[in-house]
Amino acid sequence: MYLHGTSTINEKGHLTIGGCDVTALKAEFGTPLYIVDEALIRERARQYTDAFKASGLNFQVAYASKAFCVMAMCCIAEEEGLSLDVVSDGELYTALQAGFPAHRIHFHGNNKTPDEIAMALDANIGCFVVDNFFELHILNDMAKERGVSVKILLRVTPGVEAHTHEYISTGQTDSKFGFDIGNGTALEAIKQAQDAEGLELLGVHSHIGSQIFEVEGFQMAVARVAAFAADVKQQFGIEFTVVNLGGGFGIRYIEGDTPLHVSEYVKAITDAVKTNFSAIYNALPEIWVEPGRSIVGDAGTTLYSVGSIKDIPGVRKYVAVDGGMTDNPRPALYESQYEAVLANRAAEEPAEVVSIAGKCCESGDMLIWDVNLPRVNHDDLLAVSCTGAYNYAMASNYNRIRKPAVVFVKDGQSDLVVKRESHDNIIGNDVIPARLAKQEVHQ
Ligand SMILES: Cc1ncc(COP(=O)(O)O)c(C=O)c1O
Ligand SMILES: N[C@@H](CCCC[NH3+])C(=O)O
Repeated sequence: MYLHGTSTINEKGHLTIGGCDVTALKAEFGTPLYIVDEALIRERARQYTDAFKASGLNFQVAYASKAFCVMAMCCIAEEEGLSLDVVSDGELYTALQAGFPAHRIHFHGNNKTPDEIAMALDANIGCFVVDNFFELHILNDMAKERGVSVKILLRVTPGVEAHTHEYISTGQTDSKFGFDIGNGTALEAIKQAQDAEGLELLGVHSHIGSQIFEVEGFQMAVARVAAFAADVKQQFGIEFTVVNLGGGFGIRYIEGDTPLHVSEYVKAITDAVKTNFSAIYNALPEIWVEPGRSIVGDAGTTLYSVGSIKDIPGVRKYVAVDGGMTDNPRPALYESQYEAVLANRAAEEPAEVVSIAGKCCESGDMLIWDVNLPRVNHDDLLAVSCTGAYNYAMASNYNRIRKPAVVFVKDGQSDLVVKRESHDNIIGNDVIPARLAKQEVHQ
């Protein structure tokens, strides 16, 4: 069994995380439950900042909050000195309500609405990552109306296809994101940004995909961006002060996944920046990155209770848990694979191969196909690891299933950071028009 972060097995054979016995967490908070190893998040954040400090370059590490955006997480990002990347008014609102400093917030997205832009301008956020001409124009108009100058990066697509799932790779030419370098669109965007009175162009942004295990894609992206920077300098006489190389650094979900240490990704990027940009610039640009998954992914564990078990002799044994695709849609969306342990008998040897089913009315609601576990019984606890990124963030209420609670654990202490949804939360926004209302509903 793979134990990482602060996870251990105690003398009772129970899985513990952050010094907390998960059976006690189940008793206090119920299941399904997202358990977050706070120390591991902080360690990952520091791995980034330490690696950048070692590079000698000026930098910002912006946590990509889309991976897991709740107020307590914004507080941790703030305490660790990270900046924050948001992609919607909801993420922006969460960050601002958590007291995250607005000047360290970067606003992303390929279709920011005028309302979202207005909200971000009102909050005086640090930077917009402009994705397309429509946004460039409305942002400029809105900035001029307010008499302000807005700092921007232009998102460019460098033409790099990272080796990852098609739906999570973004740096190639055929992408809904950004201005293409290859076909001249990015150069045109620079021209328009330079002419825009309400905008202050800091530089460019490139993001090549997610869950990437090699450095070559990042090195290639740096080289393409640098070649583009050289063209920009030649044509417009400007040097970027900021180059943002996005996120996408991979993590270990299952045996056989081979991510690099955070410091290796950072070193590859900063070395490539030094090599490519020292040839064209007098001063090296400030380097920003936007890790999401690699900050929170392996810090998350989802705890489930086992319910029904269906054995089809000679075919398969289905073990159903009290959650599923509503709290973790990634297996259904990307065929993502996960590991699991029987958390209340974590020291026992595996005795059978079972498949873990969710409780939704969908045959595709399977969390894990074929996992080796001790003999599983009703009411056992199953812990699925590495669910910190894009799980709570992508959770849904399909089948009107309530979203689980989230608890941070550290040094034997457990703190509820998101309450389990109530039945009233589920119907909270429903309205019965008067013509449909039964008399008694109004009484
Ligand atoms: C622009 C941008 N930045 C950062 C991220 C974070 O990626 P990851 O969670 O893989 O680090 C993403 C998601 O892929 C993204 O689209
Ligand atoms: N949501 C995806 C990653 C998308 C990253 C955002 N651009 C995942 O779960 O892996």
